[in-house]
Amino acid sequence: MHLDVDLHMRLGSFEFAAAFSVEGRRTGIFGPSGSGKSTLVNLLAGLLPPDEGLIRLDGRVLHDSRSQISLPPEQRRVAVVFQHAHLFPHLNVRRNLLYGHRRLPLQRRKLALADVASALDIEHLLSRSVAALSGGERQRIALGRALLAAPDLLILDEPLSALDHGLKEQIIPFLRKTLRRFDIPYLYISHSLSEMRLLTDRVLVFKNGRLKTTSDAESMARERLAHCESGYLNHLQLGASREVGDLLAYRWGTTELIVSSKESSGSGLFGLASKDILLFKRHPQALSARNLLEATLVELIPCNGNVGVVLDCGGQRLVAQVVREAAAELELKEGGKVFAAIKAAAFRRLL
Ligand SMILES: Nc1ncnc2c1ncn2[C@@H]1O[C@H](COP(=O)(O)OP(=O)(O)OP(=O)(O)O)[C@@H](O)[C@H]1O
Repeated sequence: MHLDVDLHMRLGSFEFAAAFSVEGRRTGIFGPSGSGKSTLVNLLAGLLPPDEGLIRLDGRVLHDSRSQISLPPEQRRVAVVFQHAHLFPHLNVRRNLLYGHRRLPLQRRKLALADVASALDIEHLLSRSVAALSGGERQRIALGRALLAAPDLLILDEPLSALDHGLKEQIIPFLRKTLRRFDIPYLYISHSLSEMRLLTDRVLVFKNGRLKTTSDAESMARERLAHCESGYLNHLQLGASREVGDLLAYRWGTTELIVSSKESSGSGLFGLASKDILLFKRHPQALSARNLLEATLVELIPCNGNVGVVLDCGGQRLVAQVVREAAAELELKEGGKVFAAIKAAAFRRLL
């Protein structure tokens, strides 16, 4: 996907002005409330006419003020999933899903209803009325409807922000799996850094209606170490597990990690907070933590009163965090060796 944008729009006292080009299939649009994220979505989808500007998607002009071209939303091949599902109340689930699909010329009907319904686990809902659905089900149907419309660009505008925390955790795996499987390029709009890390590669950061910077969610999470109480959440993709007494052992690079069996067995993405990693200068002789890793210190990230410590553990990266005084006592320096201790209970399954 290649998107060129050069837009100017005034809404009351708010001014949106951004010029950028993005390439790639998983792009995040990040920014605080009021930074202009939804304004950008509405401009791209053709729901709001800019005062002036250009939008080009894969070389196709969607809007060009100079040539007075402005394609209506239904001709843009841009589908949006909003925070609230906006399903058609008079149509059942199946007809909602097929709404855009049925309006496509035959050669553009790339996906089949059965495949999308199966990927989103909504097959059992097809003949239901949309009035009788939960919030998570409604969002999955909105996503299915957008995918079946076979857009050149899918925009996900804070699709999870109306859901409670438990539901978010359930729906993120669906989103990841489905977006990967159907491989439609997307813009993911959110002010959740954790969603950005799970769902995007590049991130455009907006502030006050302007593009402030382009980054990636991983770097942004590390930069947050300085400001965020909870520090940095390491993401560890772990493969098959085996039982070791009451615990689970996972292969991780050249080493093995012992994880509490409270977490279900099998492969998955696990979170490990930087502050849950204890560092030692020398091998501790007796230790209650189930994991002791020998690591090389790769980078020190100074933060407010703390130091972020990037470790290489047999080719795998981990970010730990210690207070500044401890960093001095441990004589931490780049290239040095340290031991990292982690309790089995510190790992939390994310996906
Ligand atoms: N029709 C309008 N008239 C006047 N001001 C508007 C209008 N629409 C949006 N705004 C203002 O434009 C600014 C950007 O709004 P926008 O909805 O794009 O922000 P956002 O980044 O999506 O925020 P959030 O994360 O809260 O959804 C806000 O200050 C908003 O109040």
